[in-house]
Amino acid sequence: MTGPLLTAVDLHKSYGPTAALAGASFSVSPGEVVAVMGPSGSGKSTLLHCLAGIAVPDAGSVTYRGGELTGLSDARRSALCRGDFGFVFRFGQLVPELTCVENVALPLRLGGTRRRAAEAAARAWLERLEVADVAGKRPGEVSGGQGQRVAVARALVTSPRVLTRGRARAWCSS
Ligand SMILES: Nc1ncnc2c1ncn2[C@@H]1O[C@H](COP(=O)(O)OP(=O)(O)OP(=O)(O)O)[C@@H](O)[C@H]1O
Repeated sequence: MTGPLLTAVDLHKSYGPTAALAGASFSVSPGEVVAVMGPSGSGKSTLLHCLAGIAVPDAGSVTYRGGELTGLSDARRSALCRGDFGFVFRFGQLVPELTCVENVALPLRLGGTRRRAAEAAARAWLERLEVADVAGKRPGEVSGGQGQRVAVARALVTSPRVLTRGRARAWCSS
């Protein structure tokens, strides 16, 4: 694909009286790695949430692969977010009741993949990230760093086209 993969134009988003985004624009092309930097509270997470369809901006547009993201239904936007975007949150991202392998398999299971295939893919990612030994443990039983690796595995298991990470980095595969 030529040209930008993901583009945002003039985004506005407020939480009550707090303006988190006031005219933010962004663009990332296939293969490009982008770091969004700024002081604490300047709107980086809000921007990434709007780009990945997790939040809807009050105004402005987000275009992904030539299609307008902001006009999609909630269901369509979440399916796209689950399949095409990998998101590693900073806190509380793993489901505490599920084992690590079940957590990593979850996006595939939600997309309709059968348990055996989903868990095989999840185990392969846990191995690649060198945390295969925690596969059967629950998030409360692993270290902070192991939990982050499990979260990265979960963000990658669907082979997303866009990967974003807390503290705001975006990466696009070609
Ligand atoms: N759910 C919320 N309710 C109310 N205000 C919020 C909410 N989320 C964010 N804000 C406010 O919106 C502004 C932008 O927040 P955001 O989390 O996007 O910033 P950030 O740049 O990612 O911050 P940090 O680097 O500290 O994580 C801040 O003033 C924050 O207090």
